[in-house]
Amino acid sequence: MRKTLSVVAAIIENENHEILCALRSPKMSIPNHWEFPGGKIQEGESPAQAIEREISEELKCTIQAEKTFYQSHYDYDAFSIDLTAILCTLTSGFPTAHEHSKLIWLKRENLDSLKWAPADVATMELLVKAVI
Ligand SMILES: Nc1nc2c([nH]c(=O)n2[C@H]2C[C@H](O)[C@@H](COP(=O)(O)OP(=O)(O)OP(=O)(O)O)O2)c(=O)[nH]1
Repeated sequence: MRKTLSVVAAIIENENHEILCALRSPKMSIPNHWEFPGGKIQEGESPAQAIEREISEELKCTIQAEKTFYQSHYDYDAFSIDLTAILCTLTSGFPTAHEHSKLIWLKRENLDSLKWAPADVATMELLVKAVI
């Protein structure tokens, strides 16, 4: 049976109402696709704890998880993911790419101009339409 990963992703908006988008590097799985930064929930962690840890590790800044925006499931060929997208506030520092190829801030209406990881498309489309 296909393995299911529980993954959290951060939706971080700046003061210009732009959303942080991260490009997965050629070395990562699902390479060269855009995602909302985050990662796998570890055993014993809540989704909020997991996203705060992942962002601190990957982007070297501090966020606070505010509330769940959307939960979705996607079946890739080799594995499945349960993706929890969480609205987060930047509390200190500034996100910088260490594992990703690039980070950009995009207006919500322009999010669909990127090539997203397939599992993120539903969340991204909702974000384009949503009032948050
Ligand atoms: N972080 C993240 N991963 C996503 C998203 N959409 C999506 O399909 N994925 C996939 C890519 C990966 O196969 C998996 C998450 O793995 P990851 O490599 O980001 O997580 P991690 O930091 O815990 O990984 P690792 O260092 O333990 O390998 O979920 C997304 O929006 N954010």
